[in-house]
Amino acid sequence: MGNVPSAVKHCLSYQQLLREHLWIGDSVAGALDPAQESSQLSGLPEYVKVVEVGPRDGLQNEKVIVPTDIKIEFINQLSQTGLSVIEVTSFVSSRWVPQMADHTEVMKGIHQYPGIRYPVLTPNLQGFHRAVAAGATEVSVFGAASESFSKKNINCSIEESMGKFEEVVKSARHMNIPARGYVSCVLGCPYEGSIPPQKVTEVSKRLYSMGCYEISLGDTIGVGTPGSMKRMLESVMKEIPPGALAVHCHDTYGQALANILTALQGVNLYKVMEAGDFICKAVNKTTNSKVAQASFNV
Ligand SMILES: CC(C)(COP(=O)([O-])OP(=O)([O-])OC[C@H]1O[C@@H](n2cnc3c(N)ncnc32)[C@H](O)[C@@H]1OP(=O)([O-])[O-])[C@@H](O)C(=O)NCCC(=O)NCCSC(=O)C[C@@](C)(O)CC(=O)[O-]
Repeated sequence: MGNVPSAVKHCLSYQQLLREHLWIGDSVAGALDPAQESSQLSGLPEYVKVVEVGPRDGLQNEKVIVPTDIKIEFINQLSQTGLSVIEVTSFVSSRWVPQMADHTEVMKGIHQYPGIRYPVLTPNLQGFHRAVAAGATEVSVFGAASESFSKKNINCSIEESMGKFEEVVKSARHMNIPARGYVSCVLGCPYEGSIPPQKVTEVSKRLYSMGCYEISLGDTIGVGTPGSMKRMLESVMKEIPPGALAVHCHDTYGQALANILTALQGVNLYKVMEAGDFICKAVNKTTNSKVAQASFNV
């Protein structure tokens, strides 16, 4: 599985991934004939939406701040790859995340192609209003299933964050702006360790109930396994329809693809997967900056 990340660069089609990496299916050798292929694919969704998060989640972690014009060119090039959703930037505090300080310039500078959505992160009303003023037409709030992570990431408790998100989602609804909800640490937290699936379900349900059309479940530090992904999804799917769920898997320990496969098989209807850092690496080459991240989001 060691070369999977580079393989993924060329494989945004799940069928192609299965053909080229037989270990994903049951076969261990030889090409798949059509009958075998159809049985390999049974139980998997026919359609997978990729939410590209490289310009935001990838670049927010870069030690060297990528120049605004390169970000804009990166996003414009991503727009020509067939992606339908590209997360562009975050309207957060530049003191907390200096890499996203040029959010307004990036949002205003990109070419918004018809048929492609360009969501941005908005943690509170201040971020939301700035995002809308810059031309954003879709936003995401981002909470956590871990109390400690919530405090470290957005400087408030889970309960306090829900109040801020309610305000954002309510304002978004009045303006016909779709809002998406992230939940971080669904398979583990850097401060608290394991997180009970019930807590993930509780936070996800609150975001869904307040009007987020889709809940993205984030394995923020990549500690998930197919087993923990399955347990967590079983719990969340009792409260939220599978079609409203996404997974966001960091590949810190090489488990992202296996975890995504588990999610795809478990949901077996309609899934979303998120892609990021492997495309972000293409930008690093153009700026000659060092690739600092060991993980990537698929
Ligand atoms: C959430 C805040 C803003 C709260 O920040 P705070 O300091 O608690 O905010 P505050 O309300 O106390 O205000 C303090 C100052 O911040 C300003 N402020 C207040 N709000 C904003 C705003 N929206 N944009 C710009 N400035 C803002 C505000 O105007 C004020 O400025 P001052 O008067 O001192 O000059 C801060 O904690 C923050 O920016 N955190 C960064 C969070 C972040 O971007 N994290 C990374 C993304 S999450 C993620 O990566 C996980 C995900 C989504 O990928 C999924 C996964 O992998 O799990």
